[in-house]
Amino acid sequence: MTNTPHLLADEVTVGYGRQVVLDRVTVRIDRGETVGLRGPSGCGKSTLVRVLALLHQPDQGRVSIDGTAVNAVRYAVPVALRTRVAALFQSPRAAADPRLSLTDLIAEPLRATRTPEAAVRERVTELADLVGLTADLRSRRPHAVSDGQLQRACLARALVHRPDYLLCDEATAMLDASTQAHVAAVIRDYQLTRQAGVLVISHDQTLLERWSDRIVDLAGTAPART
Ligand SMILES: Nc1ncnc2c1ncn2[C@@H]1O[C@H](COP(=O)(O)OP(=O)(O)OP(=O)(O)O)[C@@H](O)[C@H]1O
Repeated sequence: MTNTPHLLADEVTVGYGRQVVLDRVTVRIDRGETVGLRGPSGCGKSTLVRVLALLHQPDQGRVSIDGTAVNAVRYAVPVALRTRVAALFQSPRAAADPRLSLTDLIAEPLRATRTPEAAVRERVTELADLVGLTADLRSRRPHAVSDGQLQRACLARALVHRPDYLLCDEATAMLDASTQAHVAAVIRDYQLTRQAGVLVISHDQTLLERWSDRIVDLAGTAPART
């Protein structure tokens, strides 16, 4: 498995003020596999997701994608690298800009990378269909849709650049059982089609075991020092 393309957090250390949250943590996600991440509340799971999603620069250690180290100045990661990894978080309300329609929410990352508008429309329609958002729902803003519908838009947005790695941080925790199953099925299909590596965080042990090829325990890897 050593030569399999992978996303790697290598000896990563992150602190907030004087609190060390991750202390030389190493986690590897191979293309095509699903890694479950578990650990008690506050042990740094979401922090690790932000590091792997290239949203938070670690104090020490590094992230690499398929062997390419992310060495960005002030963490302005080049688009070609940044779009290889996407994350889906627990609360779509916190993640979604309330001013945008669901269509624009899904389209935004494409427009940010100057994708021609015709290609943007085509990709948004394809993804909205994939996650089951009707034309009526797509035209609405976040306040006018349910959490499940908004999370499906966030999933479409996460997939818009065809990432090789998808990080799901309690992504189905606040969804009802049928929406949860729908979101999980879309992620699974995407993973199989793309041979994507997936990281799953969940406090639901049954769900974690069902989804994961292997589970990494973060508990105890980071002795919190204050
Ligand atoms: N931006 C921040 N500034 C200061 N402290 C933070 C920040 N983000 C997280 N923390 C702290 O870092 C620790 C780890 O938080 P994190 O959200 O990564 O843990 P977690 O394992 O995902 O928790 P949970 O399972 O409850 O979601 C917590 O003590 C949290 O309060």
